[in-house]
Amino acid sequence: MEVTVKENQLFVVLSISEVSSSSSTLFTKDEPVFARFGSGSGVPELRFGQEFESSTDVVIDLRTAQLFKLGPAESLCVSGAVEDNKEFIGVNVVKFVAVILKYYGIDFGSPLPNGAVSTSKSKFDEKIEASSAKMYFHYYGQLLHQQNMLQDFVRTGTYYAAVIENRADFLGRVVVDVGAGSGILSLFAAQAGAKHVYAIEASEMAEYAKKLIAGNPSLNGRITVIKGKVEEVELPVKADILISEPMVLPSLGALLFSHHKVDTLLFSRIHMAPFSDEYLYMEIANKAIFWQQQSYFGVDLTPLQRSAYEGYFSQPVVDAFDPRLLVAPAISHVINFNSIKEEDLYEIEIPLKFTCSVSTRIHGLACWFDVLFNGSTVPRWLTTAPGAPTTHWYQLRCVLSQPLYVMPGQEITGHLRLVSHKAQSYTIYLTLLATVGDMLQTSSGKLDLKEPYYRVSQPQAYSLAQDQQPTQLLQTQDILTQSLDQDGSVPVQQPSPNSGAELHSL
Ligand SMILES: C[S@@+](CC[C@H](N)C(=O)[O-])C[C@H]1O[C@@H](n2cnc3c(N)ncnc32)[C@H](O)[C@@H]1O
Repeated sequence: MEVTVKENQLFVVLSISEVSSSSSTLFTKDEPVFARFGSGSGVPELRFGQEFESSTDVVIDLRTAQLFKLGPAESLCVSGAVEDNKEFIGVNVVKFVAVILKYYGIDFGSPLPNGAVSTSKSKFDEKIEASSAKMYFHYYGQLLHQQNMLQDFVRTGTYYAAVIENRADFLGRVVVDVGAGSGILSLFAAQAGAKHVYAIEASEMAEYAKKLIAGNPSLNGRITVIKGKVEEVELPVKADILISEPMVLPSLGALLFSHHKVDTLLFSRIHMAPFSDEYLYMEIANKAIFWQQQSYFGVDLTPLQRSAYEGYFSQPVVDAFDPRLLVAPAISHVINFNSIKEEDLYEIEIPLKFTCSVSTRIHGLACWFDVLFNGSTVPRWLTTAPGAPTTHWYQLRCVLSQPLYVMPGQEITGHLRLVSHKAQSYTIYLTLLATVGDMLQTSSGKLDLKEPYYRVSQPQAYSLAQDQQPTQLLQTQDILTQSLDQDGSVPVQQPSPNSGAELHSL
C-alpha cells in the first residue's frame, strides 16, 4: 500500500483494539500512547509506544497494513499481523491491531487515501445489536449489579460448593471463566487448586476484577484477567475446564458449546406449569385503565387503550410466587450443554401438555429453571423453583390476556416458543388450549423477555431443605431469615432490568 506521510510525524493513539485487550500490561494505563511513522527498521512502519524507541514498542509494517481516514485529523490503521511470534505476557501473537490515531500537530502532510471501512464483524457483533451490547456491558460494569449476584447466597453458595467440593476437577488444570464479572468464579477455581485461570470479561468490571484478584495475593499469580469479548479473545493455551454463569442465554450460554469446546458438565432444566392468579391478572389488566379516560386535560386517551393493554400483557412477570398457585404438575425441558449446538438455542420450541388438578381459571404459564453442575465428586443442583429459597432470578410468569376455564382432570395443551433476538434476549410465543365440552378455548400471547415487569414480593418461607449449602453459608442464610422475621424487610436484593433478563433467558 502507498502511504504518504511525513517521517516522524507524531500521533496520539485514541484507541487500540486487540493489543490492549489481549495484553493488560503492555502499556501503562495512565500514560498516553504515541504513534510515529518512520522507516527505522528498513521498511515503512508505524511504531507505537509510550517511550521513544523502547523495546515494548509495537511496530506495524505499513506494506501490509491499511490506513483509513476517518476525519481531518483522525485515521484508523488496521494491521493483519504484528511481529509474528512475539509474546506479550504469555499471550501469543497479536494477530490484529486497529489503532485510531489523532494527529498531534497542525500539518497532516499529504492526505491519506480513504479506504473502505471493513465490514468484517466478530461473531458477537453479528449476533448482538450494538445499542443493546452497550447497555448490557454498562450494566455489568457497575459493582452494584455484580453485588446483586454475589449476595444471592443460594446462587453463589451453590457455585462455591460445586467448585470446592469438586477440587479433583480443578487441581492443576487450566480454567477459563467466561463472563467473569467480579472474578468470583475465577477466585473459587484458584482456591480449588487450578493451575491457571483466564478470566474473560468484556465490561469495565474487568478492571475491578483485576483489583479484587490483586487484593487476594495467595491466588493472584494464578489468575489472568483478559478484558474482551469471549468471541474475540484467543487464549494462549487450551483450557481444560470452562466455568461460567450461563444463565445469560443467548448471549453467553450459546458460547459454552460453540466457542470453547471443553469438558463442560452442565445440564439445565426449564420447568413450566399453568397457574391461576386472579390478583395478578386484575393487576395487569387494570394498569391500562388510565387510557380509558376520554378527557384527560381535554384529550381522549382511548385510542391507545388497546395498545397499552396489550403492552402490559407482553411483559413477563418476575416475582417469587406461592407454589400453591400452580394448577397442574410441572413439565420440564432439558438443555444438555454437552450435546446441544449453539443454533439450538436461537429458537426453542417446547410442546406443552398438562393435566389440570382443580376447577379454576388459568391465567398463564409459570417458568423456572434448575441447573446441574455435574462435578466428578459431588454433583450440585441449583434450583430457582417456587417455594425454594428465593434467588435473584425469582420465577417468571407469562400472563395471558384471555384466561382459560378448566375442570379437574382436564387436559391443557399448547406450545411455548422462544425466539432469540439481537437485543440479547428472547421473544416468547405462548399458546394454551383447553376443550370444555365441544368448545375449544385458545389463548395466545407474545411477550418480550427483555421488558419484564418486576413484581417482586416477599420471599416465600423456605420450604425446601438447603442440604446443599456449605455450612458457613447455611448459617448466613439463617441470619438472613431471622432478620426477615424481625424487621419484615426483604434481604434478597431487588432485581434490575438486566439481571431479570438473564432469568428469562433460561
Ligand atoms: C451473569 S454475570 C456473571 C458474573 C460472574 N461470573 C459471577 O458469577 O458472578 C455475566 C458476566 O458476563 C459478562 N459477559 C457477557 N457476555 C460476555 C461476552 N460475550 N464476553 C465477555 N464477557 C461477557 C458480563 O459483562 C457479566 O459481567
